[in-house]
Amino acid sequence: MLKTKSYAKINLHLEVISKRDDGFHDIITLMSKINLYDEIIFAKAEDFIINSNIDIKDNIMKKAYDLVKELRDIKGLSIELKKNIPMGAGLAGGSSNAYETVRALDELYDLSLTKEEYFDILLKLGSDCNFFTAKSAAICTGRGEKIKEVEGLKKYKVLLVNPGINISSKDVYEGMSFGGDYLSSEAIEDLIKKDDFKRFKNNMQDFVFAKYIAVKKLFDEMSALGGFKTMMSGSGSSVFSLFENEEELQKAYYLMKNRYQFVIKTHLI
Ligand SMILES: C[C@@](CO)(OP(=O)(O)O)[C@H](O)COP(=O)(O)OP(=O)(O)OC[C@H]1O[C@@H](n2ccc(N)nc2=O)[C@H](O)[C@@H]1O
Ligand SMILES: Nc1ncnc2c1ncn2[C@@H]1O[C@H](COP(=O)(O)OP(=O)(O)O)[C@@H](O)[C@H]1O
Repeated sequence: MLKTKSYAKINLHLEVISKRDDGFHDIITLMSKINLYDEIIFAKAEDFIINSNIDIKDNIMKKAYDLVKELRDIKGLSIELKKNIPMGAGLAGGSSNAYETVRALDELYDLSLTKEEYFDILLKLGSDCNFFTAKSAAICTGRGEKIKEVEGLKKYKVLLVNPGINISSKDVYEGMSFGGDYLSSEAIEDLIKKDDFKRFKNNMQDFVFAKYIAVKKLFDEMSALGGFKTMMSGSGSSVFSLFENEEELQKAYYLMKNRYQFVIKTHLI
């Protein structure tokens, strides 16, 4: 049996650069895990069985299991999943669950999957999945699968709010505009060293704010709460603010708690 925490991520910076021939987009993003996680218990079993506190159609964990089974001779897997991460929320809960499934199978069945095998399986599962092999934060390029771990990012406090809107990443990639200058990986590393978040941005925001007024409203409300940086995570719909001061975070938390259902105080990992 294996009990794991499947962490969520937020994008502290995200720029879509260009559309590729394979239909995906080249991006550059700085992602960090946050202390919000789904709780999962994995165990070897005769068949594949999944019990979840929320009904999930086409659970990506089954796809992860199938991909490992194509590679190695394994029996079944039982999964008890307690979802705490909102879905379609820009927090990559699905990608994180998929990574944990591959890791659990590797451990439970003693598969000794190579780095390359992990990479290939995770890329088939989604562009964001390989990020979860990182300890805490990474600059991700390509489709998002090429990761460079970064250190020295302060473990800021985070106020995270989800307005309960499920946004498809595909729709955002397809509808948004992009092009022009973007921060290089070196520039991002330099800004992290200087602890300077001013130039970090998410260029998906304009499109999402125009299409989902409720997300724009949430962003405006959060921007007025005293955090030193407010951004939408990924393709939305979650919005977060970063804080240094516990009292200010607490005040902001109570204000938002009265207005939205999913409001949490957390921190960067
Ligand atoms: C936008 C981001 C930013 O971190 O996060 P979320 O908002 O989903 O959390 C990610 O790029 C989401 O990555 P992920 O959710 O793994 O995407 P995938 O499953 O690989 O792809 C879903 C769809 O998004 C589009 N897509 C995704 C990644 C990418 N670099 N270019 C794309 O064009 C494609 O249309 C693809 O069919
Ligand atoms: N285990 C899972 N957890 C979350 N979502 C899942 C899972 N399996 C399949 N999905 C599907 O993937 C979609 C995107 O998932 P998620 O990673 O939570 O969002 P996002 O890509 O916005 O970060 C969900 O809307 C859901 O339909």
